[in-house]
Formats: sequence, structure tokens, C-alpha cells
Amino acid sequence: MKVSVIGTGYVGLVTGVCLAEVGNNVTCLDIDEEKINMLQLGKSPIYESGIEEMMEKNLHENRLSFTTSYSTACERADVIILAVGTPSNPNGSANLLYLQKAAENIGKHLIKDGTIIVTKSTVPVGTNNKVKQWIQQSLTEPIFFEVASNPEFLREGSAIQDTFEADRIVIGTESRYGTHVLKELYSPFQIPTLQTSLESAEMIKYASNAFLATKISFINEIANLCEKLDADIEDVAKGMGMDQRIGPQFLKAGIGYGGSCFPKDTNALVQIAGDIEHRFELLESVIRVNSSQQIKLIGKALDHFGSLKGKKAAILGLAFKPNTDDIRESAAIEVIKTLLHYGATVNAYDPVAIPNMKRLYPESAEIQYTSTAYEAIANADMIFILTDWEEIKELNLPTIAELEKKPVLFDGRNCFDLRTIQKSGLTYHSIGRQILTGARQDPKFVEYGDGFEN
Ligand SMILES: NC(=O)c1ccc[n+]([C@@H]2O[C@H](COP(=O)([O-])OP(=O)(O)OC[C@H]3O[C@@H](n4cnc5c(N)ncnc54)[C@H](O)[C@@H]3O)[C@@H](O)[C@H]2O)c1
Ligand SMILES: O=c1ccn([C@@H]2O[C@H](COP(=O)(O)OP(=O)(O)O[C@H]3O[C@H](CO)[C@@H](O)[C@H](O)[C@H]3O)[C@@H](O)[C@H]2O)c(=O)[nH]1
Repeated sequence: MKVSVIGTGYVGLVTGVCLAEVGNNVTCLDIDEEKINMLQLGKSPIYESGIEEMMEKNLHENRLSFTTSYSTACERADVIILAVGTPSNPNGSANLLYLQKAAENIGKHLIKDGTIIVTKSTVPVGTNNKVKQWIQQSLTEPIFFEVASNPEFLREGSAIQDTFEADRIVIGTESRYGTHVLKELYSPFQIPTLQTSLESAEMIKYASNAFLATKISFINEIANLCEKLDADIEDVAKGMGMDQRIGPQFLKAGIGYGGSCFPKDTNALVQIAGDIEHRFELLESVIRVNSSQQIKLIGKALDHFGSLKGKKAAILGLAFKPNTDDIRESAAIEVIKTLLHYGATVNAYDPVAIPNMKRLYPESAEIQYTSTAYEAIANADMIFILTDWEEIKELNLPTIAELEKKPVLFDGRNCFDLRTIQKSGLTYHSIGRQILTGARQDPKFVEYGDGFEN
């Protein structure tokens, strides 16, 4: 099939490359000329393992091309996929201006009957009908086209795998014709497909993200209780997750969710509900819990030191999660802001996200960036672990314990086993766990502990 993808962010690029990989002829369009120049040279603007290799192969085999020209992208396409950003407006609602501009441009350049225009961007319920109107109003001659909603569920850092091994593909269509075309487009992926109305497909995306965010805030609240009641959140989450009705995923307690989706989409859903005079109180709480969780470690540091003025903090991990350089809504932004507010200085390290963070916090007397984790730690009074990168989980704790200042470790991602920590002699604070006491300290406990599943 001839497919065009509008917008080459995470979703557009990964979708375009994967559709080319299964044999389609794909044109990716962006209004950002610099990005298109880079892509034409086979360079990916996103950090995603495997993407450049797939780009190179499909560019070479002439199944993939990049352009800034709407006429090139729209002329003969069977399917046009909209994957532009839908960021938050100041009140939390979704900003649809990029989508409107893109839809109007498609309308101006559509010349072939029968094209399906698919919205993959995350959009409020009712938006596909607006997309239809925006295109209709921009047509230069009467042309038959249909719209379809096809929300995206990929995660950054595992985007290609998520595309090829998705749990489901959701397609909301106007007619059997749209359903038929999209089922054919996705047939090589062999993934269960759910066909719904446009509105239900739009809602499935927000409901899914809101539910996952709710799971995270819920487990973080349980972790906060565990800290006060001497229970261990890792054991509690494991025990809950063994119930198949609950499931083990998204029960990892920590410093809350960040990224380009959960914060934006939970706020947008609260607004969507507000627009029809429904107060979504549960989701409002989820958002509030997440905001306080993001700076949970600062409270612990204040409790430990009394004052943070003049203290040096090593920040390990700036990305909102491992395997991405994305810092959008990352807890690191709030943690750094709050540390600077309390008069601390910062040494920050991340394997890939430093260039992005430097745009927000340029290097200064208060904040320095280092090229290794150990460099950041070297003269620090306290260490904050904010992203659970593999290399951070593999830090050598005895080496850190031998440092002259013997920094206090605040671990926002529960990267270390408590027994290992205890052996290291470091002062350690994590989320929802206590340094071992009572029975858990007994070496025999190791034999039973963690062995309950068998
Ligand atoms: N990032 C994710 O992991 C993810 C996952 C699922 C869904 N989504 C949703 O997908 C959408 C895109 O997200 P993203 O992270 O890929 O966005 P992004 O902000 O990284 O990229 C959007 C791209 O669209 C381009 N663009 C803007 N206006 C345009 C126009 N008129 N014509 C052509 N290009 C235009 C921009 O230049 C940019 O390159 C959003 O609605 C998001 O909520 C994102
Ligand atoms: O048990 C967990 C799982 C995740 N997180 C945090 O939650 C955030 C989001 O993680 P993840 O969902 O893995 O990353 P995203 O790439 O933001 O993906 C989410 O957002 C995308 C955009 O809508 C959706 O497509 C995906 O299905 C959805 O998982 C990160 O800060 C994680 O650290 C936790 O704190 N605990």
C-alpha cells in the first residue's frame, strides 16, 4: 500500500519505518526541515534502539522516503496517518492546532478518491469528526475520503518491539470500507484487532493511559503507607501482582510517572470530563499523588540533613525512564528545581539525556554535568537516583561507601536489594522499604524470602 505519515516524532517515525519494513511504500512528512534533512541522511532524531538500522534498510530498498511537501505526501496515498503532536494547553486540555493545520494541508493537496485519513495522535473524543470537517472545508474539488481513529500504544525505549508485538490494534472507522483498508494495512503484523466507532477508539487511548497512571499512583500511595507501617512495597507489589486479576505490570513504586504521555493525557481526560460537567475526582487524585511523589526524595533529604543549603547533590538519571533521552515531565526536572530552591548545588549525569536537560538548565555555578556517574558522585553529600538505567543499577556500592564524604543515597527507583545495601554500609533511603529489621535480617530468611512463589 502507499502510505504517508504526517509528523516524524516518536510515533510518526516508528510507525512509518515499521510499515515500510512490512512492505509498504511509505512517505514521512514533517514541517521541520532540519529533521527531514537529518532523516534523509539516515539519522534518527529520536533515541530508539534499532531504528537507524531499519531506516537504512528501507531507504536503501526505496520503500521509505522523507519530505516536507504535502503534495508529494498526499497525491497518491491510499492511507495518510496523522501523527503530529497534541501537547497540553495551559489548562491541561489537548492543543489541536498542529492537527488542524495538518488536516487542512491534507485537504488542500488531496486529489485521489478513496484515501483513508487516520488519526494516530492522541486526541479528545469527537476530534476525528473535526478532522473530517477540516479536510472537507479545505478540499479544492469534491473528493471522496474517509477518516479513521487508530490510537497508538507504543512506549518510548521499546517502540519497535511494541509495534511488532502490540497487545492490540484499535481501529475506529466510519464504514466497512475503512475497516477493510486498515485491516489489510495491519495484516502483516498479525496482532488482534478491535474495530469500534471513532469515539470509542478515541476514548480507549485516554482510558488506557489514565488506568496505567492510576495503577502507578495507587502503588506509590501503598508504598508511602508501607514506609510508615514497616511493610515492604516490593513484597506487597509482588503479592498483589500474582493475582491474575491485578497483574504484575505497572506496580513498580518510585518517584511517579513522567514522560510525554501520562501527565498530558491524564490532564486532558480531566478536561474532557470537565467539558461535559463531569468531575473526574479519581483521576484528579492520581495527578495530585504523582506531583507529590516526584519530589518525595527531597522530603527525605530534608528530614535527614535538616537543611540542604550548600549541600552538593549528585543526580543519577535525567530521562523520564531508561532507554530514552526524553526528559519531558521527567521527575528530574522537579527534583533539580527544588534542590536549587533549597540552596543545594547539583552534579547531573545521564547516559544520553544530558543535551536535552542542558537546554532547560544550562551549565552554571549551581549545576554541572558529568560524563560518568562516578564523576557526579565524587564530591557529593547526597545521591539521588531518578532513572533506573542498567548502568546505574550496577553501580559499585562499596566504592561509593569508601568516598571521603560517604554520600547518603536516596533511591527513587528501588534499584538496590536491601541486603546488598546493608552490606555496603551506606546510609540509604528508598521508596516504600525499610532497612531490614527483625526476621528479615536473619540470614535464614534469605532461603524463604523471595521463594514464596514456588
Ligand atoms: N511519544 C510516545 O511515546 C507516544 C505514544 C503514543 C501516542 N503518542 C501520541 O502521538 C502523538 C505524537 O507524539 P510524538 O511524541 O511522536 O510527538 P512529537 O512532538 O515528538 O512529534 C510531533 C512531530 O509533528 C511535527 N508537526 C507538527 N505540526 C505538523 C504539521 N502541521 N505537519 C507536519 N508535521 C507537523 C513536528 O515537527 C514533530 O516532528 C501525540 O498525540 C502523542 O500524545 C505518543
Ligand atoms: O510500574 C511502573 C511503570 C512505569 N512507571 C513510570 O511511568 C512512566 C511511563 O512509563 P511507560 O509507560 O513505560 O512509558 P511511555 O513511553 O510514556 O508509555 C506510555 O505512554 C505512551 C504514550 O501514550 C503509551 O503509548 C504507552 O502505552 C504507555 O505505556 C515512566 O516515568 C516510568 O518510570 C512507574 O513509575 N512504575
